[in-house]
Amino acid sequence: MLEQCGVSGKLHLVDGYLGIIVIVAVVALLAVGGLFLFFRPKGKGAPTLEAPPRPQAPAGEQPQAPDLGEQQGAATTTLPPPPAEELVKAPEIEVPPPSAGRMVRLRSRLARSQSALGKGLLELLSRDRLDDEVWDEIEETLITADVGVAPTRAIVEDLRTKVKVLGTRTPTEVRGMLREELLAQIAPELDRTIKTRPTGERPAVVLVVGVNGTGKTTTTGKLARALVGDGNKVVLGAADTFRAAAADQLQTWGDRVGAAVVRGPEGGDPASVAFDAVARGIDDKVDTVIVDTAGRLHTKTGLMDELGKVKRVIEKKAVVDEVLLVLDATTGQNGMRQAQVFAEVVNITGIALTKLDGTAKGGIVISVQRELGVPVKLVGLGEGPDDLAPFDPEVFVDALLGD
Ligand SMILES: Nc1nc2c(ncn2[C@@H]2O[C@H](COP(=O)(O)OP(=O)(O)OP(=O)(O)O)[C@@H](O)[C@H]2O)c(=O)[nH]1
Repeated sequence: MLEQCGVSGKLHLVDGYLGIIVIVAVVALLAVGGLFLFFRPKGKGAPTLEAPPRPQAPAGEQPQAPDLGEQQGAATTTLPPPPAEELVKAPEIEVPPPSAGRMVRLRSRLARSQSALGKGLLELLSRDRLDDEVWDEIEETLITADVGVAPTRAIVEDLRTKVKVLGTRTPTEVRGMLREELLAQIAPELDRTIKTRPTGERPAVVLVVGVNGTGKTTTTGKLARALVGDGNKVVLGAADTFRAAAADQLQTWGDRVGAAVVRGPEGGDPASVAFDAVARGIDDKVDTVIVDTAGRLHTKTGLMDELGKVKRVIEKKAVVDEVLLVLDATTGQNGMRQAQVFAEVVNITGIALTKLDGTAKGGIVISVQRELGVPVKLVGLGEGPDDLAPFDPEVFVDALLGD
């Protein structure tokens, strides 16, 4: 019995050891498995909920507005829903499209200039015999399209020489010759960048000037949209204190894209509003301050002096980087006289040529640059909020000549 007890006692002891060995083995296996899972190399396509790191823009550069194609191709990641508060207070601020490539999109708006100027010249130059009568017609076509007398003479002279050299002309050669000539007259080498980037802590300041009804306020609003679309922060100055509606109009433009609008009392001092707008821009650390001024007749000396004062007062606070003269393309040679007087009072650095849509007088681009020695930087091609485009000479000439 005792012996039996001894044997069974030994058996229990062996069972006990076996049990411990099995437990140790299982624990060891689990530990090795855990270590393997922890240190296993991550595969290429390992799914992750982390957003990829944002590329850092080099110092001083603004991050580019994302390109739509890039957005469409991006992998979808489910983000946690925004807090309920944000959902309720969703801002009604529009995100305008970037400015690049706008002229290509709007080129069909040059249809009237295209048939009057481009196609007219192509047809005349393609004739078998180019006698004096045809050259007179070519001259007339250019003058009617507002190219201006001096540039017209230069173009006709150049074309006569080129035709002599060419002799018989194929349609492709005629087109090439005309394209080259028009482009040369538009001077594609001119610097057309609008200075809207801040310098250190100081925002760029753009002053918008011109006679009544040329489209100053509209152009100021459209430019602000384009800049916001390109990723900039903008403040608008409503220095047109004569017309309350102008400040309201600008306020609407600003509100749509989330740009602050600085305005003053009706009939107040426009220079003081301009000064306050620039001060606000500096405080808010924005990229650009655009100051809209009242429309003024170039013949009214008092008003022109006031414009000079607006610029001088801004200069107490910051540099005026850009003075844009807004010209209505449909006003022709009268617009040219206005431009000259404005240029004497404030140093114009660029021209915004509005209402180029629906006019046959596209040649004004050539004459206004020639007369003022200042490049056309922006063109207005419609009444829509995004119908303002950076001027691109090649796209312009190609639109005139057709494809
Ligand atoms: N078709 C067309 N119309 C334009 C363009 N730019 C401006 N306009 C229109 O021109 C009209 C006058 O524009 P405003 O911006 O009020 O002109 P303004 O120069 O500020 O006028 P004042 O404040 O009176 O001096 C408006 O009806 C605009 O919609 C353009 O590029 N094309």
